[in-house]
Amino acid sequence: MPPKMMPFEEALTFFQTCLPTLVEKETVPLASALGKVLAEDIVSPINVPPAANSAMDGYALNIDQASEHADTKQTPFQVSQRIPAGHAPSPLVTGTVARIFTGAEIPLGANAVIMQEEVRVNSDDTISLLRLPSANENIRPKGQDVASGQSILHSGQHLNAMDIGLLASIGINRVTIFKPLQVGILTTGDELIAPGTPLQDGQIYNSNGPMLQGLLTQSGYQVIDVTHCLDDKAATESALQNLANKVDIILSSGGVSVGEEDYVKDAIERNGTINLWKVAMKPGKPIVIAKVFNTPLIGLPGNPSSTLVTYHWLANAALKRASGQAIQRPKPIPVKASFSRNKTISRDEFLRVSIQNGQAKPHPQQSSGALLPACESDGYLHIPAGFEINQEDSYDFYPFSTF
Ligand SMILES: Nc1nc2c(c(=O)[nH]1)N[C@H]1C(S)=C(S)[C@@H](COP(=O)(O)OP(=O)(O)OC[C@H]3O[C@@H](n4cnc5c(N)ncnc54)[C@H](O)[C@@H]3O)O[C@H]1N2
Ligand code: MOO
Repeated sequence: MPPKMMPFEEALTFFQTCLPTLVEKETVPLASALGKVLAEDIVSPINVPPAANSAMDGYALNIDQASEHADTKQTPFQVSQRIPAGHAPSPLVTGTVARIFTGAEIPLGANAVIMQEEVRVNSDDTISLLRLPSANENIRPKGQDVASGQSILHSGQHLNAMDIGLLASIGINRVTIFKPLQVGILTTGDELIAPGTPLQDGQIYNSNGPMLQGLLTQSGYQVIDVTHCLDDKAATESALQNLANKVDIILSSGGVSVGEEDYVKDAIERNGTINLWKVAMKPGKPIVIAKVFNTPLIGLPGNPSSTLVTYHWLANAALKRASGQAIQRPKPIPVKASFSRNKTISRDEFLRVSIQNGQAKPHPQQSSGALLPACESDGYLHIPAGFEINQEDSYDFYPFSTF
């Protein structure tokens, strides 16, 4: 009797939790941390900015002192100091103003900055205010961006260029990250040849190998080896053993269904353990998570769209966990369906759809063997098992860019 398929949501939780972190931490210069997974929580040791500063080129003044004059427009104020950015100011001399530039520290005793466009410079180098600024106008307070003691970044998050800038702004030049997860890819099948070679009868090009390499690289993983092996018991075992010696985790495509030619599953059964096989999802039912030659393995089905969908939805979650990343389910966008279907199926379905006039329109070709439909679509419309599709009802849409 075939094994029961695990419901999709249960399988997702399993993939999110079944692996430990497989990578070590290291401390690297800030510039090398781009795209890596942060391995420490970051609490700012300083205020950013460290002191109140001017948002404009103009004049710093004390509005309480300035407003004592009946007509500020006519009152000349002495300019008692000049404060460029990067130079420490002296306390403001009572009754005067200070020439100040954008980013320069506000002198003690000043409580507003007036833009230079709003003053008149008199012939004796005094200035008159064309209007009285309000309290704290054009002053960027100390800690406006980041407060000392504030928690700003968390272990498990991918560092993007903004995060690198933020770390630099609090004075950090070295940061502890997880070393990139090292992945080995195994594609299987007698029918497959590498692109660049003429096709013989019965052959097709190996598209999953390059696609998986691309998906892994885009996610920041290090692809150490891409191996192809023929449908042969000994070749499959030796390819798996060879990869297991080199990498943190193996990602395979094909050979996990029920046929006599499905050698990956057999090799695992002889040299390891299968933790999960078969998930109630369409496409992508036969997917394996296992340990072989003491190395974790995720075995994706060979049909290219099944490979893509199972990578995005399940392998991705396990790889994130193994690489030290915090796991969040991709965020759905509710979108109305452009069509109805009163048939229900017993698997969660991931239709490749495009968004047209605000509605999700399924690609007419949903075969798991076809990849062009995914390239021509915007993302997935998730139809849970047992659901009909009613035109005008909203379903969860996940753009490909969220994976
Ligand atoms: N009797 C049954 N047959 C099948 C079942 C089943 O439950 N009972 N499940 C079907 C489903 S669903 C899928 S998905 C596939 C999965 O099969 P495998 O993972 O074992 O993959 P293969 O048989 O090796 O290949 C399937 C298909 O994909 C093509 N392929 C494989 N690798 C690549 C590659 N690297 N690049 C491009 N194309 C690839 C291969 O030529 C086959 O056409 O099993 C069904 N059968
Ligand atoms: O699950 Mo298979 O991926 O339907 O073709």
